[in-house]
Amino acid sequence: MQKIILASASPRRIEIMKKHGFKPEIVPAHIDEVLPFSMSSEASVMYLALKKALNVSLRVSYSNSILIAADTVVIFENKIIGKPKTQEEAFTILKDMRGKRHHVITGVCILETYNNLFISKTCLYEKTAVYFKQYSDAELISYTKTPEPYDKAGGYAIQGTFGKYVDHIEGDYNNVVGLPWHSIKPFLT
Ligand SMILES: Cc1cn([C@H]2C[C@H](O)[C@@H](COP(=O)(O)OP(=O)(O)OP(=O)(O)O)O2)c(=O)[nH]c1=O
Repeated sequence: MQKIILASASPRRIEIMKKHGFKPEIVPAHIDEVLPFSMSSEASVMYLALKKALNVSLRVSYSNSILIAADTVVIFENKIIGKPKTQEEAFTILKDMRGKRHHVITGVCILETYNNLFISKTCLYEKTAVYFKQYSDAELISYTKTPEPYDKAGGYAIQGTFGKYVDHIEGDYNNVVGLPWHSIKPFLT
């Protein structure tokens, strides 16, 4: 059985792997999430996932292993929405997205060892449409006072208390949480 290495500090990605019966070794990547030039959102999440994967591949040495890295962004009205840094920023993002559709795109890169070297197995992305309900400014003020929005792309967690404001989604739920399980599962054996 191949060893699985998850190049991530995201508790959500770790949880998704565990709930599907995998016990990965966790080795967080240390990269700056800066793009070298302007590129599409789909290319940017795969680029950053590859950057995370390569960063970790230089720090682990195993034969017979698979290394997974991912990057998630929210796209709203053709703009990339990152992680909010302030309460004001989180409030503005979620107020703008109220009652509307946005997309969550997660890029994944999977490397595997060949003669003790990591080579690329696949890079892919998955896109999920998320439709928000209406919610009041007062509800947003109280939500943005909690820690939940601040380490999440788009400033919310579908799996957290903000889940009640999600009307419906089109696509893979786990993709929104940070790992498109249906797409990556075939590459893990
Ligand atoms: C939209 C959304 C995002 N997120 C999270 C998934 C990702 O962890 C995070 C996006 O940030 P990322 O930069 O993709 O990942 P990360 O910094 O958390 O972890 P690492 O780089 O070490 O793998 O937002 C949710 O948990 N729920 C949601 O509903």
